Amino acid sequence: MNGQLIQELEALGGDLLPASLRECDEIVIDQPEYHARIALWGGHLVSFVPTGQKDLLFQSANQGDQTRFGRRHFGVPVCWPWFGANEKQLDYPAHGLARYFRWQFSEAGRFKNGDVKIVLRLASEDHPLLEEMWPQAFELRQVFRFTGDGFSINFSAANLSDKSMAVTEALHTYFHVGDNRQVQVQGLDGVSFIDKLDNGARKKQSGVITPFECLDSVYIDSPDECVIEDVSFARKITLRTEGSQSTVLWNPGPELAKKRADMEDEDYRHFVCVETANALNNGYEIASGEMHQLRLSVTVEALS
Ligand SMILES: O=P(O)(O)OC[C@H]1O[C@@H](O)[C@H](O)[C@@H](O)[C@@H]1O
Repeated sequence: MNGQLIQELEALGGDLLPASLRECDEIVIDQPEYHARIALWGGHLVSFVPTGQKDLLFQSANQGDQTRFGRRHFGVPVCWPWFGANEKQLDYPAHGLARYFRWQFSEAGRFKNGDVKIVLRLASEDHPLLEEMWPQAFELRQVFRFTGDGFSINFSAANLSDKSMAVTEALHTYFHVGDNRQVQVQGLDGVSFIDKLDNGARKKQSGVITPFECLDSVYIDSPDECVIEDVSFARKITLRTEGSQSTVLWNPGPELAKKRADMEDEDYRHFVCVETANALNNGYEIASGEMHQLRLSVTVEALS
């Protein structure tokens, strides 16, 4: 790891935890207002703890399977360049490739207003297996920004190949909640969704979503803002997005949670996935030489 980069990280109150997840380093940022961790494995935000609060992001105590395509993806895994199953290659892993490879730590610094900034990068040329599984050349970047009351992620994908690239994607955020039965999602009233647990039936949302249990729904052409109210942790989490046309709500519920090898049986009670996505009908193409950005900003406040 580049010494200059480590010095820049240390100047931000940061550190590198060597080989802490899947034999990859983790970046840790300690500030008076928050503590954040980013794993280079999958390039994902693992944890964001505003001082005096519970982590905003969920992690399981289960270590999961340690093979490359084994599961260990909580926090904010990146699903790219496909969301869900790969329709052409059924033996490929679900939710794309970005979450299964080591990303490069490329920048540590501050934005003009003083917020901490961390940049990671993943290019197809970094790993021969990536080039083999997705022959179109690409470069991904994630710019993380941290503040006392939340974080934002600017995920960008550049198509470096000479043909247009068909993409579906998600920032698959696992929000940590006290009890999923006491969670309500607002902001999707009147939006059409595909209910993956009902053979892909197309439905229309009426009112808020509660309780948040045993759900697998892709909201199509969804609005840029939604709110998670978590009564058990007495907090309200607001998501604002750009470049995202779908919102995916997922919670495995008790039966599926028991079957999964990457989580404890009771974990489903303590997370809700509200995903910033372009999925199913909202898939799109990135023209040759062009780039697409997906932005998520998350803020937390006390529930009054
Ligand atoms: O287990 P994975 O691959 O991380 O996916 C978890 C869930 O992610 C959701 O986004 C999908 O809609 C679900 O169908 C899927 O089960």
